[in-house]
Amino acid sequence: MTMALATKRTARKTDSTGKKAAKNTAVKGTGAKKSSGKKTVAKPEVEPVVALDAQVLDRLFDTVQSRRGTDPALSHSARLLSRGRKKIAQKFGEEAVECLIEAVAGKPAELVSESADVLYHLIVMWVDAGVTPQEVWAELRRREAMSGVEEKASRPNNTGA
Ligand SMILES: N=c1c2ncn([C@@H]3O[C@H](COP(=O)(O)OP(=O)(O)OP(=O)(O)O)[C@@H](O)[C@H]3O)c2ncn1[C@@H]1O[C@H](COP(=O)(O)O)[C@@H](O)[C@H]1O
Repeated sequence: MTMALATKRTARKTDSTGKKAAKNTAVKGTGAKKSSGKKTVAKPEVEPVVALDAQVLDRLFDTVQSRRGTDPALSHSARLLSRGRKKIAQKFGEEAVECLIEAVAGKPAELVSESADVLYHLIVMWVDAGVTPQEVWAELRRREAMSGVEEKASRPNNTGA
């Protein structure tokens, strides 16, 4: 749980820093001229951090895969993978429940932290099952071409319910 807690702390810190930065930008922004009498929303001066790291899940997958069969005392992933499929699935389920609890509670910073836990445990599950991120990305790309309603209707044995 140590890392989960550390992640939560980081997420909260990032969140509050982010909000501060946004406020400062709004005050400093070039578009906020009083003379016109119109309220102008200032353009943020800082690029969003998320845009910098789109391949983080691929890298995490490679790291977790490289841990398979290594010393469980040195790697949480190795420990989890050595405990077997049921335990891996159980841990994923627990993290998913923690995630939805934060969503329902309306706590965005905690939801960010729990979402990272869910993605990590999902990736451990992929490694165990022999599924690659590329297969999942390909499925997501396939779905980009159709709406969710169309996709549901295209499923075999779809009852329309
Ligand atoms: N993102 C994560 C990550 N998120 C969560 N966790 C671990 O998930 C654990 C969840 O805590 P729990 O108490 O619920 O789980 P547990 O210790 O198995 O407890 P029990 O099942 O025994 O009750 C935390 O202790 C973390 O160590 C993670 N462990 C690793 N990573 C990533 O995986 C990479 C490889 O890690 P290692 O395999 O440890 O080298 C790291 O560099 C990180 O990028």
